[in-house]
Amino acid sequence: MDEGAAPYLGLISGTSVDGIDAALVSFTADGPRLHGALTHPWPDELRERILAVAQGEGEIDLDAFGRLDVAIGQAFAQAALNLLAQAGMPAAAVRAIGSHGQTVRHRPCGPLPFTLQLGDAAVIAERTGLTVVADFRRADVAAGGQGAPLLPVLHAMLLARSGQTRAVVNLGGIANLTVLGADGQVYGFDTGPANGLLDAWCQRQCGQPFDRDGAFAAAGRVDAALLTALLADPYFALPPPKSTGREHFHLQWLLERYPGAAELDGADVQATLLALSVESVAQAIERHAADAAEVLVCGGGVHNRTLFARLRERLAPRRLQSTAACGVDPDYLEAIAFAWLARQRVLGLPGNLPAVTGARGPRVLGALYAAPWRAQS
Ligand SMILES: Nc1ncnc2c1ncn2[C@@H]1O[C@H](COP(=O)(O)OP(=O)(O)OP(=O)(O)O)[C@@H](O)[C@H]1O
Ligand SMILES: CC(=O)N[C@H]1[C@@H]2OC[C@@H](O2)[C@@H](O)[C@@H]1O[C@H](C)C(=O)O
Repeated sequence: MDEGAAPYLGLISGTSVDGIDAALVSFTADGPRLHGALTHPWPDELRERILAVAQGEGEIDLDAFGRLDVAIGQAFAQAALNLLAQAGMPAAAVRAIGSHGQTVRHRPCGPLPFTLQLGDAAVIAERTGLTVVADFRRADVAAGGQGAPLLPVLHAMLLARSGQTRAVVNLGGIANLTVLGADGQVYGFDTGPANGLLDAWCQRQCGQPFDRDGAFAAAGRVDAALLTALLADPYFALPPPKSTGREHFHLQWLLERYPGAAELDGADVQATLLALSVESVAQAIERHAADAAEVLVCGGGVHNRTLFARLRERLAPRRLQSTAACGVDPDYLEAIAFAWLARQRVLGLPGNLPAVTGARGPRVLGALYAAPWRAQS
């Protein structure tokens, strides 16, 4: 197989747990070529189990943990098979799958740091017949890094412009910032919550999994005392490298930091959570990308009109636009990245940026699960 052009299939479910993103990509001299992409929805019951585990609600026993790993692996395999069918591409044409899996715990600091992504890669290999690369974050954590964010290297490949500092913001469940320096330097970190808390509050108040177009937030007013209390969380002032997740920013966090939140008007809380996302991202840009005239946004938050408009207003006169304006689909950047990271692993090349994650050095990321019956090329 021609390594240069062979397609890779990237899979990820992010911290929003809104679905499994899948992208089929080949990496040519002219950049990535997307052959197809889709989002495979989670069955409701499985999504609820993932959210409960990821937010640290109660204990999970080893049997339930093992079953969850396999159930997530099966759903990931189905996402890959659906994409191959949609793209009309035989599995044999694909060099490997890069499966991020589902993060259920991320504790990269402390004496025994770890990060945990579920989705049994052996199940994905067995069901697709393909080589699978998985477990992309642990080598970086073992090397003293955060294991996240891993996307900045791809942002640099796709969105850097020489002589110009650009900021790239992923508005996922968690938001992360990448700074593409005018001098070619790349760094980045997680700024804090983006959609995760918005989704959770909307689910609690309206029974809807997300605030479509940000309409609920737009109906409320920002509560200044609540916003101040939330922004006082020490995470926001920590210097990079840093990364976070649902185990930190969840509904209980909101109610613990400001017990009175439960008595406020529901739409006002939603407006304040949206302002928290805007403010934490904007302050991160002001501190770490002060000379960026352009901010490119990707992730599902691009579709939240209120969030996008408020961020644009807050960051003016900087130009804020979706990565779509640069020809990069904001919904599939992460899946494309894990296809690229799988390729790095297959070629034996490093995938992390130590300047971002804080690892001791470049590391080859991911573990290889060989294709069950196809001879390896
Ligand atoms: N039309 C819309 N209106 C409002 N919000 C939307 C809309 N479409 C998507 N979103 C938001 O985007 C979220 C999904 O974003 P995305 O897929 O980028 O997150 P993720 O990849 O799971 O997170 P992360 O990048 O932190 O891992 C949804 O949970 C929802 O909050
Ligand atoms: C541990 C983990 O899953 N982190 C995610 C999460 O979602 C956004 C942000 O926090 C980022 O650090 C990361 O995802 C992307 C894919 C990354 O590694 O760049």
